[in-house]
Amino acid sequence: MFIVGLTGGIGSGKSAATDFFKRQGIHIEDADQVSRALVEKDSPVLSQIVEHFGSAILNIDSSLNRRKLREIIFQDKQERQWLEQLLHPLINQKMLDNLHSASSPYAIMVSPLLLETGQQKLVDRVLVIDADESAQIERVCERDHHAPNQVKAIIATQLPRNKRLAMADDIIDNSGNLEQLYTKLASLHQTYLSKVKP
Ligand SMILES: CC(C)(COP(=O)(O)OP(=O)(O)OC[C@H]1O[C@@H](n2cnc3c(N)ncnc32)[C@H](O)[C@@H]1O)[C@@H](O)C(=O)NCCC(=O)NCCS
Ligand SMILES: Nc1ncnc2c1ncn2[C@@H]1O[C@H](COP(=O)(O)OP(=O)(O)OP(=O)(O)O)[C@@H](O)[C@H]1O
Repeated sequence: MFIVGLTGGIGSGKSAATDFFKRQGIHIEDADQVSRALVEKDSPVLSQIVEHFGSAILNIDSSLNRRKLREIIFQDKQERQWLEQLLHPLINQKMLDNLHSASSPYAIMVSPLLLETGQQKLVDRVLVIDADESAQIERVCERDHHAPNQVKAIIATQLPRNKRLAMADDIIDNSGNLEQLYTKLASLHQTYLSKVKP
């Protein structure tokens, strides 16, 4: 299976791009979604998180309080590393398992940390969705109602934009509107299809 690794900083437009490929029938493995499923209520992984951070990390219904965990890990590098060493191997394993059942002409592995964590070794080609920092902050604040400083703190833990772009095989500039994004992706989709044709 030909696998495209799709990445980009927070709020760059990974999900918007993913929606386009999904509509073309392309199999998607999304690290953020797999990560969420791993820590769902009553899961063994959530128990390990509670053991480490204490039960104050849970909501009243015993689900993970994501906001609280986010506030902790983006201001404490050690805590972030603890969480990542627990989750990242499990996320990778789950995505690879799921990809075995993929039947589309090619598949896409979406991950915000594809280049930070060595996941690019698992893919044939790296696609970066690119937006500048002011667009990232504006779009995430509007979507999630985060404070701009929280988004800046997250951006600071991710690869700098120039390094990410230097590691890309394909770059899609997402500084325009969604219509413009989809037009660019339609042409890239044709390129990928031509690569996998026998
Ligand atoms: C801290 C958590 C609970 C916050 O949850 P929340 O619902 O607010 O955000 P969500 O999971 O949708 O992530 C949103 C974006 O934050 C950024 N982000 C998330 N985790 C990380 C991280 N460890 N390092 C850098 N950026 C990150 C990414 O751009 C991601 O797309 C969650 O992000 C998490 O469990 N992170 C650790 C797991 C991880 O590294 N995930 C990244 C995918 S492999
Ligand atoms: N070209 C665009 N024009 C206007 N809004 C956009 C554009 N691209 C994305 N958005 C919006 O910006 C927000 C962030 O985009 P999206 O959720 O796709 O980013 P992401 O990279 O998946 O973010 P995260 O890293 O947080 O998962 C969303 O609300 C999305 O609808």
